[in-house]
Amino acid sequence: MKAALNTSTGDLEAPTRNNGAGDGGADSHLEPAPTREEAETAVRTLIRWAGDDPAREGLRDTPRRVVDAYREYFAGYHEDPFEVLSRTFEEVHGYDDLVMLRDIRLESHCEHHIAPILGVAHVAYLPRDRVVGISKLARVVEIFSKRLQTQETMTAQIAEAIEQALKPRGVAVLVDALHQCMTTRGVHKTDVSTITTRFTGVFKEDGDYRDRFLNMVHGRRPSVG
Ligand SMILES: Nc1nc2c(ncn2[C@@H]2O[C@H](COP(=O)(O)OP(=O)(O)OP(=O)(O)O)[C@@H](O)[C@H]2O)c(=O)[nH]1
Ligand SMILES: [Zn+2]
Repeated sequence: MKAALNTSTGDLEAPTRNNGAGDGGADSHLEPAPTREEAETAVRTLIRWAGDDPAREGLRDTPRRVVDAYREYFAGYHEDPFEVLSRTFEEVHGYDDLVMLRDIRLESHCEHHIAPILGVAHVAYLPRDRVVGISKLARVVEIFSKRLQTQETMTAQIAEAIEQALKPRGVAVLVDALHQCMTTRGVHKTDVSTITTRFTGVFKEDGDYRDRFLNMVHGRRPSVG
């Protein structure tokens, strides 16, 4: 769903329907969206919680910047993956093999600590008779990653959206990411990759397709740029 435009502030309102990770977008009972002023006040509270003075010069504009940054970090709540995947085309000269996007850079935030999750997604599908613009697959990754997430949910949502929208012969998604809630705090384990996968259709039923996907994930990169 698209965000509503607040005509008095020119600001995007948060969606009134939960488009979030937890329930895959089912209706829920979200409170009305806070105003920008309320959001900035919350940031001032967190600055005081950190032990600093939100009124000092260096921090005076920080609440505005943080609220703007949240718009970027969580832009995916205002985008609809099905709209993105709605434009497909047939004229690909009978091409009927895998289509794969490897190393789609992913920047998300974990729903437990609101700490960055940084990684890559590899997305493949086996078309039935129509294909989608390849950039749209990367946009779907973008939409689900720009929300409060767990890696498992995000992986499943990416695969399910492609599955439902394109009805292909199969979808494969592998996400490989670092969770800053595990590196900069808590257990402090650096360089730990978290890897999650979701396979549907032929990738789920046929080990050969799954192996081809995994071999392509680990295969050599092209030398052209
Ligand atoms: N399964 C899963 N867990 C995650 C993800 N992101 C963060 N977590 C974990 O969520 C858990 C939250 O655990 P809690 O014990 O409630 O929170 P905490 O006291 O901050 O935990 P620590 O991180 O161990 O300090 C932690 O184990 C995190 O590592 C994710 O994408 N998937
Ligand atoms: Zn976390």
